[in-house]
Amino acid sequence: MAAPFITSHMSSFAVNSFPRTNSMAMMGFLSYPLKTRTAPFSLWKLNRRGYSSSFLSLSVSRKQPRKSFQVRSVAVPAEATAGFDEMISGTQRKYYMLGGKGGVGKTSCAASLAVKFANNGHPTLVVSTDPAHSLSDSFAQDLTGGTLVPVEGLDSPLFALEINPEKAREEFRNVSKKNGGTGVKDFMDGMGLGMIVEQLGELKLGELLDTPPPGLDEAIAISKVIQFLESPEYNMFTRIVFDTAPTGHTLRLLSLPDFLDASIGKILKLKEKISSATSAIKSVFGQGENKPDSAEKLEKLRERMVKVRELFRDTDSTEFVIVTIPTVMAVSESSRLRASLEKERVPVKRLIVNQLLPPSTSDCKFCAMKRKDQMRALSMIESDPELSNLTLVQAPLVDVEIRGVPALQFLGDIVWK
Ligand SMILES: Nc1ncnc2c1ncn2[C@@H]1O[C@H](COP(=O)(O)OP(=O)(O)OP(=O)(O)O)[C@@H](O)[C@H]1O
Repeated sequence: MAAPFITSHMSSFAVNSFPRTNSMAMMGFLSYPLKTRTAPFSLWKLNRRGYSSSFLSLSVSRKQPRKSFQVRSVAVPAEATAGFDEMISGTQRKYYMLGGKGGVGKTSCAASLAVKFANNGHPTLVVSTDPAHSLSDSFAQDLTGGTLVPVEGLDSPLFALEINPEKAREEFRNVSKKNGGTGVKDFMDGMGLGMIVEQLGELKLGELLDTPPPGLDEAIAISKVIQFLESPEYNMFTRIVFDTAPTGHTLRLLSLPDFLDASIGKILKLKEKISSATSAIKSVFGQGENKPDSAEKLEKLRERMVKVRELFRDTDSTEFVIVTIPTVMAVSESSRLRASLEKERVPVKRLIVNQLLPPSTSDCKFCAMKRKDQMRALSMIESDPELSNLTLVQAPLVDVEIRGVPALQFLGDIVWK
């Protein structure tokens, strides 16, 4: 029986007797022998979920009768839902990190996921590690301040936290100034990083923070992760969603525990060498016992870093969800991101392709071109060795601004199924 297709194309070409194919959208290239030009058209079939996933390419010649199309199957991104049932199963804590290129919709997807977790009974925390936060904008609520803030407009517990490196730096500087440097340790202790201060010893940290070293933002974000792991304040949360910074920043964050672990290892070795050399000297000069040194504390810091690193790599509790848009540039960056995450052994299962043009019966020229580009990007994903094995979740470009809890609920119901 003929399936009802919605056609959108540059010519008024109608296809009514195409064989029924399950929930697919199709993209074809209509060859015009007369003008030897290829005109794109898309055939979208609405299904119960709204629209599409797979597509085919049609070769149609004017000389051929309409019903004898050659249908060539090309890139067919596997239809998939996000598998939300699996995401909510279990009461043990799970961490979801959403990341990707700037502006692709990381915050919208992260916030909508957090809302959906909360609505499904999980006490949830959504955390932004992006120094250029947009969680406040997304929830239409002031979440700045670097502390846990309850999100309004939901019946279930959802809290948000924008990690505020600028504020942290400011506090750091003030404490440092007030206490002539001694309060710095208390501040860093509060973040679980007191050992770093001890190791930096006489360095003037206040001055150091005026020109913050690369990686400080990430160090602050890591210290928060340590708090999530250790502090009773965070015990209640069974889902923690991270809205991460654009790719480069996030990769530095994920590789920091390894880097610190290695650095601490080097410091410890050096300390060992120095202390055995000094104890040899002391024994020659007949001096007493070694003062207790900070090696033990350093070892503790190292253990914490190992814990954070293990957390980032734990397939049972952590998942990095890549968010992208259907453009060649964004897909290329997503592919590189996946490769880097693989190198860091961070689990990735899902790829969200956001802002796909919804089906339309009458594409304008601009939309037709845009749709063609998007289809090209989708087929790129399908043939990309880094991305093709991920669960592809399609999210349409919606015609409302995604701002505030009701809008996030709306997006969440489309994306997280
Ligand atoms: N599916 C969508 N349909 C319509 N608008 C969208 C969609 N997804 C995101 N947007 C809009 O795109 C803009 C950028 O989205 P968002 O802030 O979520 O991206 P981001 O990747 O977090 O950005 P940044 O890298 O700047 O933090 C916002 O105005 C958002 O409302």
